Amino acid sequence: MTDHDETFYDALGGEAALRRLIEAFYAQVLVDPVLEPVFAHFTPTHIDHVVVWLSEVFGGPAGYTERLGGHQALLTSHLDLRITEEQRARWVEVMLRTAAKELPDDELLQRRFGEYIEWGTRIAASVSQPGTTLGDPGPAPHWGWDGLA
Ligand code: HEM
Repeated sequence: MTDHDETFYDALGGEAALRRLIEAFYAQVLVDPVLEPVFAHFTPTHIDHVVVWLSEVFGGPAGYTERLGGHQALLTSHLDLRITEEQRARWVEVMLRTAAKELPDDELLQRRFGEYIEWGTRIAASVSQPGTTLGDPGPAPHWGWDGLA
């Protein structure tokens, strides 16, 4: 049983667990017939950056805001990708299947993680449609035991 008094980030297993998750996730994405074409320009740095982003969202170090351009840069990465609902749903499916294996077997932790993934992928898909202009999205979101903080 996971200690729910810990921060969500610590309960997930911190950066090491998020790295295992994201490495296992992209190993599947890059050979997935629905997702592989979307990630044609994938580089290993992508994995580092997703780990830094997720760490910040879940209450770990604020590295994305401090070093990688913050929320605005994260959204900008998805501009014009034209993510379809099929691609978004597949991304969610692969991520949740991988999280069930790689993250602690704790019902609330898995549920809250899944809610973030559902929420975050809807935003990514939405801003990826043609013609999107980003305003100021505000600070990076924080997600924990109670969902969006
Ligand atoms: C919670 C949801 C998501 C998170 C946290 C996330 C996170 C990120 C991050 C941190 C980057 C920047 C990587 C870098 O700097 O190299 C990125 C880029 C990218 N994301 Fe996402 N993403 C999400 C959803 C999606 C979805 C649903 C898709 C497509 C099905 C997608 C496709 C891409 C692609 C193709 C890039 C690379 C763009 C480029 O070539 O520069 N993302 N994402």
